[in-house]
Amino acid sequence: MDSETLEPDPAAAALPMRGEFSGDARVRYALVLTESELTVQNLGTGRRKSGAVTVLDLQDCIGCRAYGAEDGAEDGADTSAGFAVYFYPVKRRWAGLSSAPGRRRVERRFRVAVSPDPRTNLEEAQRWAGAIRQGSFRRSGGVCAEVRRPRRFLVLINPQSGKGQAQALFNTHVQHMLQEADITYTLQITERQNHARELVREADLSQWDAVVIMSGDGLLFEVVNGLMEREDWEKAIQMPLGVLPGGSGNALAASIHYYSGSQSVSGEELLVSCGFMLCKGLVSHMDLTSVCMASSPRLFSFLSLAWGFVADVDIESEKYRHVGAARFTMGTLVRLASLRVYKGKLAYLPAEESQSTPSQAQSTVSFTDGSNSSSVHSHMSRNLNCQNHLLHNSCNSNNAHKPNWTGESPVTTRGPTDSLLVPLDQPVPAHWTVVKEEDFVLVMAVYQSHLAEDLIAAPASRLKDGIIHLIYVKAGISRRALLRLFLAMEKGAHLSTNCPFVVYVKVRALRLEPFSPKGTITVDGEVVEYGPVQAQIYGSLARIIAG
Ligand SMILES: Nc1ncnc2c1ncn2[C@@H]1O[C@H](COP(=O)(O)OP(=O)(O)OP(=O)(O)O)[C@@H](O)[C@H]1O
Repeated sequence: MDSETLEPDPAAAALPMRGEFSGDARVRYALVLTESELTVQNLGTGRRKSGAVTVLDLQDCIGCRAYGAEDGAEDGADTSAGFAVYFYPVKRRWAGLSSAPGRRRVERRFRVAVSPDPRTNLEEAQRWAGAIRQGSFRRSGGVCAEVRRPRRFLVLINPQSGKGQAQALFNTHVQHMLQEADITYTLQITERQNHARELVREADLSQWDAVVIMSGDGLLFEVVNGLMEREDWEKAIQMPLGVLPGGSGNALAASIHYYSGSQSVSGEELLVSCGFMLCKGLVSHMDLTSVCMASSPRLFSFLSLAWGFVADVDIESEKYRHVGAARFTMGTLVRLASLRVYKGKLAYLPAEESQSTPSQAQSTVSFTDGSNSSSVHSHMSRNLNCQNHLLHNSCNSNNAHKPNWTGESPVTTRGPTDSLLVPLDQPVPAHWTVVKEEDFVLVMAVYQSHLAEDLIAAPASRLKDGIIHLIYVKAGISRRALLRLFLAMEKGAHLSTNCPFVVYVKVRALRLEPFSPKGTITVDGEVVEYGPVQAQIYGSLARIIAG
């Protein structure tokens, strides 16, 4: 991993730095660089005085580049050098009567002419550029566990995601940001489903510092599972991941933006925000959930497991993909008109319960194939990740939708042993809670805040809280109340509406057994095998670039 940028830069040691430079139209500027800010005082042009002071926060800076004499200058005519600084502060942009906050690009250029020698000028420009970069790397706090600045990215773009504009959006909004942040990248446009999954499963990952997806959540789901299918999964899943919203849901991108404490944005504003976080390169841990079905290989999920109303809307609204994020609103209205009840059995291990019975319930990582044999639990043979246990009463033969994620590819499922789960054909452990109702409108288990750009399903969720936020709605709720619930969810207020049909519990593991022979279950928005399913969360198993 590249840690070059963490080494102290000797040039940055002597802060504050002060200097006088010229800018555009011969305006002179006095600069003061401290650990946290670049203060720019406009000195005017000599004839016209000015005293205007601008303070630029280095937290908003993604890069600084030194350069020699301007292109096109005649040999020897211009001995000056310069440096360009790139900031993305949050500003409001007025559109009609409303204003939307978002990060806006601000580029400042300063010319250095301290000597007739071009080399001396360039060295001075480099000294300033190095010091500004160093300042911009410093930890900005928040959710981030550590400061790193990946330099070489693998960027995967799904050209089919969202409205089919992911590649164009990358070119117009992200490419220049990566250049400004001095990040190089290998671009791979995916050609088909599972392309990204196979690529990361086979690739030599040491050539990159991060794997970034420009797509919806589906492509990241491929990447996470591709990494977990590797023999070296334990190391591979430590690869920092990055998300750039290019799909229609973009739930993880919206969650990461939300955790940064910034005001809610969508569309291109969200893309610039995520691009900014990517350039800052702050890496945090992220929970993953292991999902076991009756006959498909185990999957790893970073976002959600859904059944009932939400899963149906997600899949049925695929046909409105051309309208982007509005597809979920359209899907919700259509499904409300034909609201139905989903019958099944739900059981879970409450989060507090799992803490009080550590011997059985710790979600620590133990290894099925690694050298850490001492941590392989004695009950591993009984568990064996549950994925190989076929159920006699499995109802997966009659799927309403063809699952995208079945056992088609002959890969070995790897990863930690699911120590909280027992095989699907055995009853759940006695200390689990079995929900007495068996008629539901929806069941969703979410481990990040957002289900889509404008749906805050679990406002209390955090990247690495180690918690599955289980929300279910019991049958009997009226259409109107359900609509109110979804409208409240846009602000994350649905859990405080005191609706008697809504239940919210924090859990570490769960099992769902639908009774009906047909239906849809989604994991991270992808259709998986329909039938009994169970899941357990692993705190901080993956890593993600967040802000
Ligand atoms: N080149 C491709 N052609 C067709 N499908 C692809 C391609 N690349 C990836 N896929 C698949 O497309 C599906 C949808 O992708 P993705 O989730 O990224 O976009 P989306 O559905 O628009 O966004 P969201 O999941 O946020 O709603 C995923 O199942 C992914 O595996």
